[in-house]
Amino acid sequence: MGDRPALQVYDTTLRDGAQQEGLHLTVQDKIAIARHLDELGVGFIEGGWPGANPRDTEFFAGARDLRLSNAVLTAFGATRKAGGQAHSDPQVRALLDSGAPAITLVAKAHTRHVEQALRTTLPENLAMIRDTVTFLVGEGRRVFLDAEHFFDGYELDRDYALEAVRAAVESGAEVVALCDTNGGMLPARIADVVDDVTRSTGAPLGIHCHNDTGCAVANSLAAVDAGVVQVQGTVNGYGERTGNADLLTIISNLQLKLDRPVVADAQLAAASRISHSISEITNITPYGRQPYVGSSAFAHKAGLHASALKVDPDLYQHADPSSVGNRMRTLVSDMAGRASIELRARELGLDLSGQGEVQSRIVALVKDLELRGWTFDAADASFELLLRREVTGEPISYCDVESWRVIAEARGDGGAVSEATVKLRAGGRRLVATGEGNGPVNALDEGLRTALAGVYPEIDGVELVDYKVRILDSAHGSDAVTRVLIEMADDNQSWTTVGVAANIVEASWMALLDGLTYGLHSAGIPVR
Ligand SMILES: CC(=O)SCCNC(=O)CCNC(=O)[C@H](O)C(C)(C)COP(=O)(O)OP(=O)(O)OC[C@H]1O[C@@H](n2cnc3c(N)ncnc32)[C@H](O)[C@@H]1OP(=O)(O)O
Ligand SMILES: CC(=O)C(=O)O
Repeated sequence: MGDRPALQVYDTTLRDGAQQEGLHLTVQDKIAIARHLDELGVGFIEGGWPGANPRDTEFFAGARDLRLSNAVLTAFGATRKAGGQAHSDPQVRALLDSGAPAITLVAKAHTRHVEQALRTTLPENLAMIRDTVTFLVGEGRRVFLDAEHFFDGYELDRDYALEAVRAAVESGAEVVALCDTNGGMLPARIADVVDDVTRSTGAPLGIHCHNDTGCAVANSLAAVDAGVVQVQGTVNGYGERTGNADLLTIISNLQLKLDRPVVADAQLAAASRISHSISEITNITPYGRQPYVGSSAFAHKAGLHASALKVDPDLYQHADPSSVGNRMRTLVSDMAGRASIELRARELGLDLSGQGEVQSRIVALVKDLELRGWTFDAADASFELLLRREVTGEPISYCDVESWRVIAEARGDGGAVSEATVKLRAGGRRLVATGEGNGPVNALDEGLRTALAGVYPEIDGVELVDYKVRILDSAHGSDAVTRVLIEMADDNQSWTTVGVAANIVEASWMALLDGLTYGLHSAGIPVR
């Protein structure tokens, strides 16, 4: 570690992350995300571009009341216009008026961009950098410079790219972040260029990478290795096109692999929760295979893996999941062995150690059912019901089903509705209920709930969240079958169940019944 400079972590989720297709943040969303980022312990939060749109201007006004514990709020904007003056440039004034203590200016370091996009001369672009940095520093702000298209510009005209860096630093910029704006770089070249720029200019450098080659995190780490003092990125890798470097992966790698701690251990342990909380705000489904914090990041499906994990989790895991607030999960499928069953059972609070016969029976049952279309790694709740039934010899059952029936009716107005009748016994009573819905599954769900609610009113707290159908090819000469996966949720959790049958409605019924059964069981409702 020696005399290495401290590494600044700079988050641009609220600015570059918000440039992602389909991502839209309100002012309140941005405030909520800023709080999460501060909790994560990043050094800088780039809040947006004040003056570019009313929302970002409003964000900075609202952010004055944000009591950040760790981070410095940063406003993003461009250098003054060509031919103008920094102090009278409305865009530069908006940066000052934002009240942000730090300002990041985007500037051109690429000759073609200067001449064709800015439509100005190479010396004027350098003057735009100098004037704007000098003015903002004179106004008491910390200034960073994002050198846009730096790496492409360096390949085209190295001397000019270096001049742009020098212009910024000599005028008082604290850090010049080299941007791989088009995201086309690979790690080895990033390292060479960072090394050359450092030696040639002596400037404190940062790195800002996009993921168009799938190398944004690797490129960022290569730059850190080559000596940058600031690393930029976004939570969950949000950003323009294929996204920015995922800051959560970068922080985890720095901390756990490279002995460069940049946040406190407790802050890193909040990473998974913060990633998911921010996904809730952005309304973008979390990416299960996201390194470190994804739900699959420490999920193990292969039986051989489970047999080693049972002895020591380190044998098949590169890091301790708890260090990033994640957890190990054992998946059960036709790739499972006895160890997988034992581990999954342990996760569910059942001790099957030393019960090889029970484990083998469950393995055989799972493999047989999966051959016939079931898929238990996608249907955690159906597996748990099967496991408990096999271990105790008794199924978990809240009712005895007498019969169910569904009819579909086309109406004169062109619409179609379904009606279901469900008959069952529960709590010593015979319950008969009907349900109406816009389709047979919806109607069955209504009928089953209404009937069960007569004895288990708690069922109202369980809702059907998602329904997926897949027609499976015929296997082993049998007819094609339908697999239905149903996701349900209550206030505390969500779970998935599976049903498989030749008839789509029957498959749906199986998954529905399992889903409601699991909901009651996991809420601790006793059989009445
Ligand atoms: C690489 C990046 O991601 S940088 C961040 C990019 N983010 C965004 O663009 C989102 C916010 N942007 C906006 O809301 C708008 O583009 C605004 C408000 C900034 C500007 O809007 P407009 O005034 O309508 O200009 P327009 O978007 O068409 O073009 C950008 C202008 O900035 C100029 N410009 C581009 N980069 C710079 C720079 N580094 N310094 C000074 N001016 C610049 C362009 O030459 C162009 O000037 P012109 O108006 O004289 O043609
Ligand atoms: C500044 C910036 O976002 C980029 O060059 O990618």
